[in-house]
Amino acid sequence: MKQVHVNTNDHSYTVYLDNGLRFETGKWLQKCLEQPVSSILVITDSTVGPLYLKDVLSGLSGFEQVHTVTIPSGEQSKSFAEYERLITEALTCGLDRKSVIIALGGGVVGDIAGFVAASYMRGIRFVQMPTTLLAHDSSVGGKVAINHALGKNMVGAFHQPEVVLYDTAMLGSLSTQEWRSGFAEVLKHGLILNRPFYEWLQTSIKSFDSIDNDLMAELLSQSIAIKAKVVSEDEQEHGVRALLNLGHTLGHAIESVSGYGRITHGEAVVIGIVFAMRLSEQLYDTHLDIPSFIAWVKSFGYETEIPNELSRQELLLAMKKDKKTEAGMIRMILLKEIGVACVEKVETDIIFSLLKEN
Ligand SMILES: NC(=O)c1ccc[n+]([C@@H]2O[C@H](COP(=O)([O-])OP(=O)(O)OC[C@H]3O[C@@H](n4cnc5c(N)ncnc54)[C@H](O)[C@@H]3O)[C@@H](O)[C@H]2O)c1
Ligand SMILES: O=C(O)C(=O)C[C@@H](O)[C@H](O)[C@H](O)COP(=O)(O)O
Ligand SMILES: [Zn+2]
Repeated sequence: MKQVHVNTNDHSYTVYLDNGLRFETGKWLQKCLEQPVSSILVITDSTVGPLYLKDVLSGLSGFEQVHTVTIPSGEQSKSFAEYERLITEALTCGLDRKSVIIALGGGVVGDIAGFVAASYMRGIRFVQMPTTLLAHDSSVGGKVAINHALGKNMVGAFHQPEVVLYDTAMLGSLSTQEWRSGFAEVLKHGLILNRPFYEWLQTSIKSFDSIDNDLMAELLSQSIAIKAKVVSEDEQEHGVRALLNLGHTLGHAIESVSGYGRITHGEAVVIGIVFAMRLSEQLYDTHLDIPSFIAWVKSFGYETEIPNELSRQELLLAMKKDKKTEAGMIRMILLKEIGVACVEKVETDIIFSLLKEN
């Protein structure tokens, strides 16, 4: 079993990674939760539920009050309507301040279930049980949110989980598209802060099919360790945490302008990373070897250019609404070199010109 610790001002917790953890969910709750648990609400989605909910419930047989609720799978569920439905469900089930919410799913379930936990009765405990590769990122760090038509993750909170139980065996049922989406956040972690990890990925990961158990455990623990270190230093994004947003200023704009769920989060982020690399080369005296990055990511099936049909004007407006924007100035995450990222205020004209060229 691999473990990564996260230490925030709010509290410290551990990410446990192993095959088969879902069958022992109750044991891990007993071990990791300090206060007694009055009841549990497991929130999952319509794809993950039929695959894994039964196993998780078998592991929770020691708890008397266990409720479940399922949301439709996909990005569209990070909505006000689903949020209200989940709050109603929590009230109907009689959840109180000693209750615990379990988020069993990918980043969508983790983000909305976490936001329900953050806001229900002004905040109750929750546990992340990630089921996608992408969720190695989303389950750690406490950013929880839902989307607004005008912008991604616009309504949310910082609310840390009590523990992250990552049963890596569940990754076995992911589609290639979901591997691709998740791998974007893995390579992002290397690009911003850890060149050796990035180079290790380039030499070790030739295709998603070729990732065996050991390689997966190594990849996940290293990538989570990068995220955990950043979050431990800067829980609420006053400084270094913003670097985790590489590729997201444009990526989020692509997701909202194209309509949530049409392009996966990670696929949009990779297009955003290529854009940020081009901007970095334009603004700094740096050579990032963008053609070889593009060739590498294309070998996994990523698109690297902004879809033609997306209006550049609409993308620019969406980028301006990004949470990093200050006094109307877009703040981009750029690369000084591989493994060295920074935050830069960039003139709107420069961004718009590059959007029109690409
Ligand atoms: N909070 C954060 O720090 C953070 C970080 C990164 C991304 N995110 C958010 O995460 C979301 C994307 O997460 P995601 O990529 O996990 O998407 P997702 O939760 O929609 O999962 C992707 C698809 O895979 C299915 N699925 C999940 N687990 C499966 C499994 N084990 N086997 C088969 N199918 C499975 C889901 O039902 C869904 O259809 C976005 O909303 C993004 O904004 C949040
Ligand atoms: O944890 C963070 O901080 C991140 O930026 C991680 C991102 O991968 C993630 O997509 C996050 O939800 C983006 O946050 P936002 O504040 O830009 O909405
Ligand atoms: Zn992301």
